[in-house]
Amino acid sequence: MAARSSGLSGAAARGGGEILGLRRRFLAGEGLADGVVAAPIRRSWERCAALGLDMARLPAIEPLSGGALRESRERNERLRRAARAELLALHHDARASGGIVILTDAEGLVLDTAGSPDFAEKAARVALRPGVAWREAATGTNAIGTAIAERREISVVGAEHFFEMHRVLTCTAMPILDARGETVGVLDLSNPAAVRETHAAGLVRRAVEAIEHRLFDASAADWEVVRFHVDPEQIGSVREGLLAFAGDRLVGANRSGLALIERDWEAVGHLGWSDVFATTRRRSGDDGQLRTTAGRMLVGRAEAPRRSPMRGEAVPSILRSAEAEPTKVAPAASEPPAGSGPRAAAPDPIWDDTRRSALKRAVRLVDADVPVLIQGETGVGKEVFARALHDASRLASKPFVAINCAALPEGLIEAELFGYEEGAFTGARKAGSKGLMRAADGGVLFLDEIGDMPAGLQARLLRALQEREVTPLGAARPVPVAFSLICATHRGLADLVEARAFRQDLYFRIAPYTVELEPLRRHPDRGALVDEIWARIGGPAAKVTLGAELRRHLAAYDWPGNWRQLVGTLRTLLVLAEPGETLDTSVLPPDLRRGPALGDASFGPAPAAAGDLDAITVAAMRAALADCGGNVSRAATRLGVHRSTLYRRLTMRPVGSA
Ligand SMILES: Nc1ncnc2c1ncn2[C@@H]1O[C@H](COP(=O)(O)OP(=O)(O)OP(=O)(O)O)[C@@H](O)[C@H]1O
Repeated sequence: MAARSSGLSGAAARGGGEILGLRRRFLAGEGLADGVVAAPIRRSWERCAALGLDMARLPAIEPLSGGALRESRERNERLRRAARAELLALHHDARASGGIVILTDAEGLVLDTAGSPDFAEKAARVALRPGVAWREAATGTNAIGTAIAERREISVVGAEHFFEMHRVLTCTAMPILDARGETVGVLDLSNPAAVRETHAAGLVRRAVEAIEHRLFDASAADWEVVRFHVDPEQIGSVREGLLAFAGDRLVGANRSGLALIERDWEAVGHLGWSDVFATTRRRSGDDGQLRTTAGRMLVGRAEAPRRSPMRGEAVPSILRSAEAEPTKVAPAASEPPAGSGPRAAAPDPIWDDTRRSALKRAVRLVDADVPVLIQGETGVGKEVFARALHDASRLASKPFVAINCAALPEGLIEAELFGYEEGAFTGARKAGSKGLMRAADGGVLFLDEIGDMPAGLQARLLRALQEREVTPLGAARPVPVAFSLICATHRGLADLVEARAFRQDLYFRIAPYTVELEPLRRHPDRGALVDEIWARIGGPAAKVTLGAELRRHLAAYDWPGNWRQLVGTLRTLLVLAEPGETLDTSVLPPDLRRGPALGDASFGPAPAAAGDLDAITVAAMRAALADCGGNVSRAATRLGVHRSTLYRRLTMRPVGSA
C-alpha cells in the first residue's frame, strides 16, 4: 500500500503534463527532489534509463504466436485455475469502471484479460493484451513489470509510465506469491488514465489474497498446516494466517501468516517451530492459543497432512515452484497474437482470387443461415475473413459478436455466452447480463478457437444451437435466440473429434461447410503480396522504399506467423523508417534475416534453429536481469558478457534497431 499512497503523492496529485516534464528532466540528468515522485516509480525510471530505453520511441514488444501463448497458458494452468473465480468477480468491477483485469505469469506475460471491451481494444493498441510480456526491460515503467521488479503492489498513473504512448493507462498490479514467497504471476487492474479508480488497490489486494490462499491450499497437501489469527472468526477465511511445517521445518506460509508472526519470507525454509512459537506444538486437530516467540497471542488450529508425505514425491510439492519454466519467445512475431477480447483495427483486407471466391461461396451459406467453419494456422486471417463474411452478407447491418473461446477462463465464457441473472454467482452484476448469444440475436456470432471450448460448454452450446434458445445462468426459463454461426479454429477439428476431445454431434452441427485458409508459405506470389500490403499501409506515400534485396528476402521468407507476422513486420519497418529512406536487409531482426535463402522458392518448414537460439539467448538474458533485480552490471557479470552486449540485445526492436 505504501507504493500506492506515495504514487498518489506523485501523478495523482500532479497533472500528467507536470509528471511528463519531471520525467524528461530527470532522464536528461537533472536531479529530482525527494518525494516529488513515489520512490518505486523513481527507481523504475532509473532502471529503465540504465537499460537504455528511450521514452519517446515505441517499446520493443515481442508478442508470442498463438501457439506459444497457448503453451504458456498450459504451463500456467495451475495459476489460471486458482485465479479463475477472482477474474470472474473482478471482470464485473473492471467493466463497470471501463477497465480490464489482467492475469500474467511470473515474467509479466499477459495470460488472460477480461473487462470492458472498449478499453480492451484501446489497451490492445498499446499491446496490453494476451501474449505480450510487460517486463520493465521491454515496456518500461508499468504496473505489471514494476510490481515484479519491486515485488510489491504498485499503481502507475498516466505519465508515470516510462513510454509516452502508455500515458493512456492507469494500472494497479500486485505480484501473486506461492507458499515459498516466489512470484508466480501478477494480477493487474488497468483503466483509462482519465479514470481515477480509487478502489483498485483494495480490489486487487483482496483478489490476490484469495488466489494465494487457493495456491497455498493446493500445494500444502503433504504438510502439517497451522491456520491462525488474532481473531478466531477469521480462521477458515482468506484472511487467516497460514504456515506449513515439514517435520519441524517451516516450509510454506502466506502473507497474512508472516505478518501475524512478524517475520518475512526469509523465515520460510529456515526457521523451525520453536523459532516461531513459544507454545508447545499441538496435536493435529487441536484448536487453541498460540504464543509467538515475540510474545503475541494468537488463536490457531493444526491440521494433519491431507496426503502422506512418505507416499509422495522426492520434492515436496510446497517446495516446488508452481510454474518454473521460462517463457518461450516467438520467432519474429510483430503483431498481436491470438488473444482475448477485441483486437486492434486491421487495415482493409486484401483479397486474392482464391480468397475472393471462397468468400463469395461462404456468403451464400451465411445468407442461407448455414454455419461456416474457418480453419487455418494462426495468423492466416480467420477473423478477418469472418468479419468480411458478415460485412458481405445480408446480415451486414446486424450485430457481429466475437468471442475467443481459448482466451477466457471456463467460468467466464459460460457467463459471457449464455448471460446470467442477478445474483447468479458472487460478483455477478446487479442487473445480470444478457450474454453474447443474445447480443448476437439477428446477426452473426463468431466463436474463435472453437476447438478450445471446454467439454461442458460444448454440450450447452449444442443444446442452444439445436433448440435455438439459451438459459442464462441462474435463470428459470430459456430465452429464444436466432443468429448465424461462424466458427474458427487453428486445430484440425476432425482430428479432435477422432481423439474424443471435441463432440462429434457439435462438429456436425457447426461444420457443414469448411473454409480452409492457406498458410502464407503456400501463397503463389508473396512478392506481389508484400508490394500490395506495403502500398496499403502507406509505404510509398511516406516515400519509404523496400530495397530490392530486402523485398526478395521478404518474399522468400516463409512467415510462420502468416499474415499477422508479415503485416506486423511491414508496419514496424515503416514506423521505424525515415521519410525518403530505402530500406535494406540490415533492418531485419536476426531470426528474420536467417530465413530461407534469398530467392529460394521451395520453402521447408520454418523457424531456423539459429532463430530459436537467439530467442533462448534473449530469454536467458532477461531471466538473469530479472534475477538481479534489473541490475545490468550484475546480470552481465553473471552471464559472463559485457554490459553493452546486454543493453544491445535487450533493447533490440522486433524489427530494425533502436
Ligand atoms: N486478407 C487480409 N488482408 C490484410 N491483412 C490481413 C488479412 N488477413 C489477415 N490479415 C492481417 O493478419 C492479422 C491476423 O489476422 P486474424 O486475426 O484474422 O488471424 P487468425 O487466423 O484469426 O489468427 P489466430 O488463429 O491466431 O486467431 C490481422 O490483424 C491483419 O493485420
